[in-house]
Amino acid sequence: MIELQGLTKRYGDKTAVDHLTFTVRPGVVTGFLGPNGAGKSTTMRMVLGLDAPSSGDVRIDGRRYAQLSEPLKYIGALLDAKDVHGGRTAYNHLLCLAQSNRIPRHRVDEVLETVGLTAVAKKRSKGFSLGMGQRLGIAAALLGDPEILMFDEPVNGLDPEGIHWIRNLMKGLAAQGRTVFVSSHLMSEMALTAEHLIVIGRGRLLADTSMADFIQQNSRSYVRLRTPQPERLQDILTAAGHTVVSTADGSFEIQDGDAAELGTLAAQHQVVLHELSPQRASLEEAFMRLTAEAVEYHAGGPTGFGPAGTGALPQDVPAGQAPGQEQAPAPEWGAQWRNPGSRKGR
Ligand SMILES: Nc1ncnc2c1ncn2[C@@H]1O[C@H](COP(=O)(O)OP(=O)(O)OP(=O)(O)O)[C@@H](O)[C@H]1O
Repeated sequence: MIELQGLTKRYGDKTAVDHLTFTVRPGVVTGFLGPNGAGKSTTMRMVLGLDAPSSGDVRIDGRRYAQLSEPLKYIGALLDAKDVHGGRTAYNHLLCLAQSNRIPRHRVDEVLETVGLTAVAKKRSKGFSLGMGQRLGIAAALLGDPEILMFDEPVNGLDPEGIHWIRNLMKGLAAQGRTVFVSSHLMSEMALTAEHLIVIGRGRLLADTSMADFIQQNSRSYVRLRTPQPERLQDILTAAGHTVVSTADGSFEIQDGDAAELGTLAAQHQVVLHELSPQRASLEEAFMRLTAEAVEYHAGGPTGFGPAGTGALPQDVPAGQAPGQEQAPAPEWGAQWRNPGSRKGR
């Protein structure tokens, strides 16, 4: 379990992390979401004692990171995959880490196998691709067989196979009862992976919620209607008891009807429809709406989302991304952890 209490980090007059209080619990993947510059990496660095808080506190199973002897046995983290000595082989990189935490040498072979790097174990990591570097960083995080794992933007720059592998890795670790805390700036990615969400913006907590609740509250479904006879259609819909929302582009949004019923109603009254389409607001849109005030860097030009807080957002897209929809089986990694006898006592 990771517990933050009023955690704050200031750099001069810039407050990167602002009184964050939340708990990351075991047994689920907790997504840590926020736009660029929200303070995710700074928070994670404070969890690991790499940055000192300006105020507040963060505990790992009740203790500060500095109080953990052999910390890799309690918490493993991937913060920056490039943060390795490029001149060392993958094997030696892991061996150095293992020795500094009194982790037996055979774990190096095990984690290399787990992440699929056995064949390149004796190669210097400076020649590794981004994906191989991520895998090496994950191997380091897994080395001490820790109960708590933290990954900062682990899918950045990975190909689809690598992304799929990391998703399943995180879910599998959580299913074993571990605490898995993963940052991302993509809601769509978290919707496929996380069961719980912590959302921050400008260093502040914006949401601490289950993914199921977030989806229920934010996956707005409605039917979009477009007609050259708007007044007539509006009267018909209102007379039929529907609430009609007119949008800026001249279409109608009906939240309390289904497409077949609305199409039939229009046909019965001989109203021409140019569009009749079921819509679902995407989770990405809900996330952007939530963090709109807190986005530090906006895209310019016509495709930007407009000034913070205006709610001027890109067009809805079908969500279709709820958790549990990914059908692929978990890969055969980390089989040794599924055997309770192989877990170390703490
Ligand atoms: N060492 C530092 N000195 C000054 N400002 C910093 C420092 N580290 C981070 N910041 C600032 O703190 C804020 C939070 O940065 P942080 O990297 O934690 O955000 P993030 O959510 O991880 O962003 P991203 O998704 O872009 O990685 C940013 O405005 C950043 O510029």
